[in-house]
Amino acid sequence: MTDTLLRPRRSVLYMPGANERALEKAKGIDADALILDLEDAVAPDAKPEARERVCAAVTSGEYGHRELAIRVNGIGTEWHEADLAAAAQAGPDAVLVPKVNSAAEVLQLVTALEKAGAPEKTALWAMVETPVALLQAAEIAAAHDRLTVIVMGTNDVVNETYGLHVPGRNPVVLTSLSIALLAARAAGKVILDGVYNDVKNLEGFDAEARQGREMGFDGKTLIHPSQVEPANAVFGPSDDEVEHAKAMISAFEEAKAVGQGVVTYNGRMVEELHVRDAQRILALHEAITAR
Ligand SMILES: CC(C)(COP(=O)(O)OP(=O)(O)OC[C@H]1O[C@@H](n2cnc3c(N)ncnc32)[C@H](O)[C@@H]1OP(=O)(O)O)[C@@H](O)C(=O)NCCC(=O)NCCSC(=O)C[C@H](O)C(=O)O
Ligand SMILES: [Mg+2]
Repeated sequence: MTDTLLRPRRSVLYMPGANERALEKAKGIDADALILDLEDAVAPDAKPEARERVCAAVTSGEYGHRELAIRVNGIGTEWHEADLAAAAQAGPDAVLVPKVNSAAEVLQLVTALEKAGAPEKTALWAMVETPVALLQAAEIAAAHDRLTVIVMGTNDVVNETYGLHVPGRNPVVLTSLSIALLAARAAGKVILDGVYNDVKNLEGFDAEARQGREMGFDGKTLIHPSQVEPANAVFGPSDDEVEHAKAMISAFEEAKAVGQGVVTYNGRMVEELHVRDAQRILALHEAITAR
């Protein structure tokens, strides 16, 4: 597995690029990654100032282990080109582009990042959040190696499909999440679940985060500091999971040594593929511990 895939992204916190207090506060929040937003969370008049603010935040070097992404305004908006140029110069870990609608747009964005002088370490992250994008998710995810992370935008999915936000998420949202997840996995990319809007409802947040983990998401995008710790707990392997993975690998290795390709551990069948998943869990645990 590559370093990019293994980097912990259990908790990925958005913050409005115009909000100096939030940018300052984020230096002490235990999120794996921060998305400094220039899109939805920033009013049109505040965008130029927010752009300067987030670029200064990125170049400050004051965010420690946290992976930093700048979310620029989408292709075709009046701010997109200036955002992309400034972000490329600041050189965050990633530039996140909302509402990416085709593989051709991914290639266009990669070219634009190169032309703007983005350092090699700056990856492209793309939001899949429109019906047209979801229907081409596989092509988008596989379009270029510089695209490493797919980010779900479930507010836009609900908006564009005229659906409703309901506990457990409506079937169209679940279908969208499934399609994007399959596309990301087919292309070997990381995928992050969408945000949970009801900031005061931590029980609801926990249920939605667990649903995302069960589906296979690598982590969840967040909008409030109170969501960080629960996301880290849900998406990080627990001590029990780590012990279970180690014991399962040992049981399988013992069986293999005497020529068996399958064994039962704790009453359940274990084959090579289960061992690979256990190794992935241990590698994620090590990456979290090493931070
Ligand atoms: C949702 C909020 C507007 C709530 O704000 P507020 O009521 O002010 O929160 P609190 O008073 O509880 O804040 C407590 C302290 O925490 C700091 N804070 C709050 N949010 C953040 C944050 N995101 N990052 C860092 N710090 C944060 C406050 O400054 C307070 O600090 P202190 O002064 O020391 O007490 C607000 O949380 C918020 O703006 N959240 C982010 C909103 C956002 O970025 N939205 C855009 C991304 S979501 C999206 O677009 C999804 C996608 O595209 C889709 O389609 O789904
Ligand atoms: Mg959106």
